[in-house]
Amino acid sequence: MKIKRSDFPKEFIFGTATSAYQIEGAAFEDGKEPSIWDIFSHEKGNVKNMENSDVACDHYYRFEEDVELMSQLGLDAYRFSISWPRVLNKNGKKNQKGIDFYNRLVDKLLEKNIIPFITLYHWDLPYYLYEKGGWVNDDIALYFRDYAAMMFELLGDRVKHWITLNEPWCSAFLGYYMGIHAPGHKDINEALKAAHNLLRAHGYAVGVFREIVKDGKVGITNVVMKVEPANEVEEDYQMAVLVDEFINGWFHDPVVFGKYPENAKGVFGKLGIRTYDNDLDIISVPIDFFGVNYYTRQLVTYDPDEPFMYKIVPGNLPKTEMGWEVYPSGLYDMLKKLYIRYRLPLYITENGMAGPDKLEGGLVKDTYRIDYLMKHFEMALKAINDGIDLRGYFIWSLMDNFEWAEGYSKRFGIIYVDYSTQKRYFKDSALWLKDFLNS
Ligand SMILES: N=[N+]=NCCCCNC(=O)[C@@H]1[C@H]2[C@H](O)[C@@H](O)[C@H](O)[C@@H](CO)[C@@H]12
Repeated sequence: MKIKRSDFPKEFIFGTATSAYQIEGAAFEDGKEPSIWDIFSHEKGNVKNMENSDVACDHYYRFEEDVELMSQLGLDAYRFSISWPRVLNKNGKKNQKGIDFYNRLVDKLLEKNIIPFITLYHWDLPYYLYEKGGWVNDDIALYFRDYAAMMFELLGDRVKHWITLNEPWCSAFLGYYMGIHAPGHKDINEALKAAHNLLRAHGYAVGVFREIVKDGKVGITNVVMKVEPANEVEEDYQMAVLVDEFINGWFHDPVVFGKYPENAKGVFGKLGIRTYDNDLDIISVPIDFFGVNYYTRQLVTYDPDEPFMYKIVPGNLPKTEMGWEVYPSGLYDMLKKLYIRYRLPLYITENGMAGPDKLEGGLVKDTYRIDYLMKHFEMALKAINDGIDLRGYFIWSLMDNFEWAEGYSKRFGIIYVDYSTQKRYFKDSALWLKDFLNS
């Protein structure tokens, strides 16, 4: 049975999400200083086809057109991130031109009755802070606190929904352990230190938020994966529990319970990898919601030859261009798991797919994306009907953009971007969404 927008609570919000480094471009203009991704993407071998976000979707100059497109679709909300090095320079001085960009963007959204959701950190750390140690330097939490306080002061009068960090798991483990994201380090001890400092930064920011934006809501967004055993055998089940703690629990438990998940912490301890217990009181200051970025499941199997005794195995479900299985029921399972465990309101801050999108005659027939979104909308509605306090759903992404190590080869947008002309085209999924939002 086809679901309609009116099946959802009337206050439920539908939106789209983006991030600064992936869409803005103007990477070195109007006083913006480099981020770790500006440097990382210009270093050979880090990004497919040596692509970077020097121009990206040129959103810094085209934001009015992009907000107009959101308005035409009838979106309720828009989640975007602030580029830290665009608003604050290495001397700790404000960059007024960068700040003015965000002021104009927020004002344009409000003019079109689109609710702004701001992410303070979506991976683009100022490079000068990386030179001081980045997320491995404990002082980073205080630099982040001061940056957060500045943005709360500047935009908190108009923006009432804030997310401190986007997917700290990726910042810590893709950036400091696997080396596939900036800053490209491969050191598990650094990764755990970075993870702890990201959580400390989150906690400090929430602390100042309560003083500055008294009528606002603040949360943190984590990547959430449905972790399942590859085989129905005890050892795979045990690894699934561990990996669930490692991927999902590691950035949820400390924020709510003030402690890391026991089993995963124990595994690191046994391997002589240091874990941290300082500032857990700061890390666990109360928040108003969890942002959930859901894409797929993770099938794990026990493998004693692996550093953490498990390895990921590919499943046999249909996959997106990222090689991620399409697994809508995992969204429902994880919303339920998170809500039962943490009892906090939830927003799906990202869900979407990379597809083999082809522009032909000004059209993109992405029926696979319509099917993907409809199936995940159904799971969101099922969760709401089961009593889960789910308050919104943001599609990743508003438009095709820079997909990190994959460059521009992966298209997640409901709007197609022709990078050679910077022209935007509504894909069939955007036209479908417009109708859905009016249904
Ligand atoms: N198997 N597997 N892996 C799934 C987990 C990988 C974690 N990557 C994400 O969740 C990133 C998140 C990011 O916020 C956004 O900036 C990215 O553009 C999207 C799309 O990639 C997603």
